[in-house]
Amino acid sequence: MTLAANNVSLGERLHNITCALRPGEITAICGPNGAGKSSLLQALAGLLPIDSGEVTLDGEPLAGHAQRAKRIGYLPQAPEIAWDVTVRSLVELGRIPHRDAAGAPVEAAIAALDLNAFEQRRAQTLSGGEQARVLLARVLAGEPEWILADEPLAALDLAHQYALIGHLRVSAGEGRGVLVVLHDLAMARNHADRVLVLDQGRLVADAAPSEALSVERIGEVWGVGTEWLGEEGKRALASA
Ligand SMILES: Nc1ncnc2c1ncn2[C@@H]1O[C@H](COP(=O)(O)OP(=O)(O)OP(=O)(O)O)[C@@H](O)[C@H]1O
Repeated sequence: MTLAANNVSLGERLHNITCALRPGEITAICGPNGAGKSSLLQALAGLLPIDSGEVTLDGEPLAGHAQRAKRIGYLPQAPEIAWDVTVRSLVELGRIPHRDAAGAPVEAAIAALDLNAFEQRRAQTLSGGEQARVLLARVLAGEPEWILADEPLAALDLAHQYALIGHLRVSAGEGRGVLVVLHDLAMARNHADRVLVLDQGRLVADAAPSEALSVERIGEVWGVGTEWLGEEGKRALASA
């Protein structure tokens, strides 16, 4: 089971990106604003036409792949809820690719995102962070093999950030491949198995977090002097 980009290029946004995601791992995409993180995520989700190269799912072209929606769950950046439906109905929409409204995956997703108390609320009446959790629950309810999430932590308070990372870890432990865009480099260093660093549309690192996010690379790519504090797994990033 692989999801891979082979020499993917798109205008000035992506330049010859080659990478292969692995199931069972959390991979983080990091990089400055405008580096191409969302573009790469969308291309890997099969949602963004590319100029050249190819995205493949198990070696087959993803474009036009019949199982794309079932196998790849995509959570856009700062999504908005456009439908006036209950939280539960919205999470059930995650089952559309399966053409059922299977109860167990919906229940599990609602519980995982701590949404039981909101189930019957109109989704549009929730706060931004609560809505973000509902939309992620919709993705999880679809039980995709691949979870591609663009800044899923951005709107969440600390407790829900840790809960979400914990849930993504469980998903990876079940054999799913998880790819998340993260601006928080300490979150990426402490919780990802692997980090892709993008800079001006180019992949400049694809390595273990400690190597991909070395202070040297952070200096080169983000242009800031930093130092890592604390012990491995509980690192904090401070300005140097
Ligand atoms: N539809 C579009 N057409 C043309 N250029 C675009 C389009 N969408 C984004 N871009 C440009 O492509 C580049 C990469 O954008 P992208 O959203 O992938 O970056 P990002 O790394 O996710 O940024 P951020 O951290 O700010 O969310 C940016 O320069 C952006 O202005």
